[in-house]
Amino acid sequence: MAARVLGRAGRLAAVVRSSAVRLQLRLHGSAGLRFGSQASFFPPLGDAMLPSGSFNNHVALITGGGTGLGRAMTATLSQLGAQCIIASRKLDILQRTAEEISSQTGNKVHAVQCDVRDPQAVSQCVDQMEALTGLPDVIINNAAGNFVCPSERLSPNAWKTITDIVLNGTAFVTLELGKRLIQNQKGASFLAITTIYAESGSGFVVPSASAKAGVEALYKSLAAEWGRYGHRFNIIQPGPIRTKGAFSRLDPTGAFEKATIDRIPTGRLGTPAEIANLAAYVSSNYASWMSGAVIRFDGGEYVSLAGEFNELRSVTPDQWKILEAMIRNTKGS
Ligand SMILES: CCCCCCCCC/C=C/C=C/C(=O)SCCNC(=O)CCNC(=O)[C@H](O)C(C)(C)COP(=O)(O)OP(=O)(O)OC[C@H]1O[C@@H](n2cnc3c(N)ncnc32)[C@H](O)[C@@H]1OP(=O)(O)O
Ligand SMILES: NC(=O)C1=CN([C@@H]2O[C@H](COP(=O)(O)OP(=O)(O)OC[C@H]3O[C@@H](n4cnc5c(N)ncnc54)[C@H](OP(=O)(O)O)[C@@H]3O)[C@@H](O)[C@H]2O)C=CC1
Repeated sequence: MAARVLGRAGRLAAVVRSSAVRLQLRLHGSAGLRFGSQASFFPPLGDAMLPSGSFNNHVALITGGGTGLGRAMTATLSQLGAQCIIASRKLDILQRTAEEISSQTGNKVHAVQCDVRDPQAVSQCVDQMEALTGLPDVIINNAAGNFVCPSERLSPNAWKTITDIVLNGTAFVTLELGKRLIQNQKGASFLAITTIYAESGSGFVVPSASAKAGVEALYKSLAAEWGRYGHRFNIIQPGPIRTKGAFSRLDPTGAFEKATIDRIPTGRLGTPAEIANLAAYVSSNYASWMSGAVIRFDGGEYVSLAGEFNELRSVTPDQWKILEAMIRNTKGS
């Protein structure tokens, strides 16, 4: 019996060796299992997850709240009872978003123009906020700038622009509000939206990777320092979620979208509503013991990119029979 199996394995191994060049196990080819179909196991839910009224009597500031993920977070917080302030450069877009969300939820959304790169503008934005709503209970640092670019093509101003928006902008908003909240002895939840490559680094988005890593260091440090003032600091690292702002600057032709989805174990992109639910939970009193947390929310993309052998997902069951036979057939080292 053993001899028969070994003989068969030997023949299979010979087949593999003789056609190695042609077959090459097609690790990157179309012969492997296609990814994407598993998305049906992981349907996104769109409804607000927390009980209605979870943010009654809460004020929330969301930077970059006029578009994309910031807009979705604003819509969810507003639906759950928060009075929201959205702040960014383009007042017309902010006002349109504010009106649309207010009319749907019945809760006031205020639009405040602010370029987070300018500390004076940030200070004036907080003045305006104090007059409109008082200091916030929830701060979401979501505003960002990014584009793909080989690093050797980056000008000093390109570097400065991204790092100013992402790292300095987050620091200016956080420090201005933190100081005023401390003075008023008011607690708050601070949340920063970073990326999975803040941890790993990534070529072609180096200013963004560097600045987001800085944001993570800032938030982890303040979680330790400002707990005594009633402040919590947490971080969400989203994986790919389609927004015009991100995809138009990171994959302008759409050429990389399929490969991106193929490497995500849950077989799909995330949705704005999903991250909005997570941001709402982290910012809510249900998460009052959560501080200093870094939450990766990426459908499994990070671990999928990290594991050296994960490409073996492309090996078919028939190919596994051959591989296993070859491995079992090996004698000695
Ligand atoms: C493989 C792809 C898969 C699909 C996607 C998967 C995504 C998963 C991970 C995603 C992470 C996402 C992270 C994000 O942060 S997305 C958020 C994106 N949103 C935005 O960027 C919105 C705001 N952006 C902007 O306003 C602009 O794009 C801006 C350039 C960031 C800022 O605008 P502004 O202040 O008006 O700056 P400019 O004056 O236009 O430019 C300043 C300097 O930067 C140079 N520059 C601008 N664009 C480029 C470019 N594309 N390449 C190189 N250099 C650029 C510009 O030339 C200026 O420099 P100077 O000429 O030396 O003065
Ligand atoms: N979508 C994705 O796949 C991922 C997104 N992220 C992160 O999620 C967050 C939201 O991104 P997303 O919604 O996709 O993209 P958007 O481009 O829609 O959002 C970015 C927002 O930042 C605002 N903004 C940019 N520059 C400034 C500035 N100088 N001052 C104030 N506001 C500014 C923009 O408004 P305005 O132009 O009016 O200033 C815009 O509303 C970002 O932090 C991004 O890094 C992270 C990983 C993946």
